[in-house]
Amino acid sequence: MTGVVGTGPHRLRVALLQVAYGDDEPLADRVERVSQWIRGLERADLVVLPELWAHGGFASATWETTAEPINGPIIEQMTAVARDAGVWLHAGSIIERAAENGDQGAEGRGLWNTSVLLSPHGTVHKTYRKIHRFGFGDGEPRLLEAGTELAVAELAHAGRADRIGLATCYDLRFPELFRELGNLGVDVIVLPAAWPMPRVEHWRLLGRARALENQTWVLQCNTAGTHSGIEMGGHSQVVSPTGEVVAELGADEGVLFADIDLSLVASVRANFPVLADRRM
Ligand SMILES: NC(=O)CCC(=O)C(=O)O
Repeated sequence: MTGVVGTGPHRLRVALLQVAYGDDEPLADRVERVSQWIRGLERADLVVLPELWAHGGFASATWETTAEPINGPIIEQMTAVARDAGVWLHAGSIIERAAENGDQGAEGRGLWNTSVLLSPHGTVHKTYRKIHRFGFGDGEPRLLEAGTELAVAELAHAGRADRIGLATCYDLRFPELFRELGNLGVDVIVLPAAWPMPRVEHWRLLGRARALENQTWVLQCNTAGTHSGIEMGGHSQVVSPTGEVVAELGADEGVLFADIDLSLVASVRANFPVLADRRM
């Protein structure tokens, strides 16, 4: 499905890859499959992948063994893909392993759920370590460190530098993080996820709420398929600064293209200046 919004002069063509996977596909095969998929895509300025699409969003039993540093094989391969395709590539997230003599984090685990934005020049442009860990005492909070820093990237495109805020999956439930990103002047928030089917209506609703209340574009890229016994929800969506879903997918694997008009952010804020009325 494709959504085209606005006639303003500053369009960004985005492609969200809703990757489906099960338990049988080896990590390296999936990385290769997704690489070929991106290489074969029609033109896009920004390609987005889901959370932990290579490691498995709920495959926590293997995270410790499959974790890689940012300069490990997955991001190395994705960097080459971004460069060859000449696109900005939000490579979703990986289980990041700390460098051997590097900071191991406050709890000493040395593992994070880290999103990585790659430039068309084949460089790591920005990383974001997921702040809110999902699992209620198990999974992420048991195994991973919590990120501590917000991440805003400048994405140079068509003579402009757009401000992109990064957030990951469960972060969507914490509006204060999105408000902080809004305060930092972001035009677009990119959110990769591994969000299960039973709560997919939360996913759709919260994405619209975060876009509407902060008057930003929100790009939500979810996972499909069933892995580790959990059915993923799909329904990746592109939401406008007025909270409208301009493009969405169903439950299956697919690619979602949208031409988003970034000049809409300023015009929506000027025409309905609700953010100027904040009291706290
Ligand atoms: N991977 C996640 O962060 C899952 C979040 C989730 O399932 C929820 O918030 O519900």
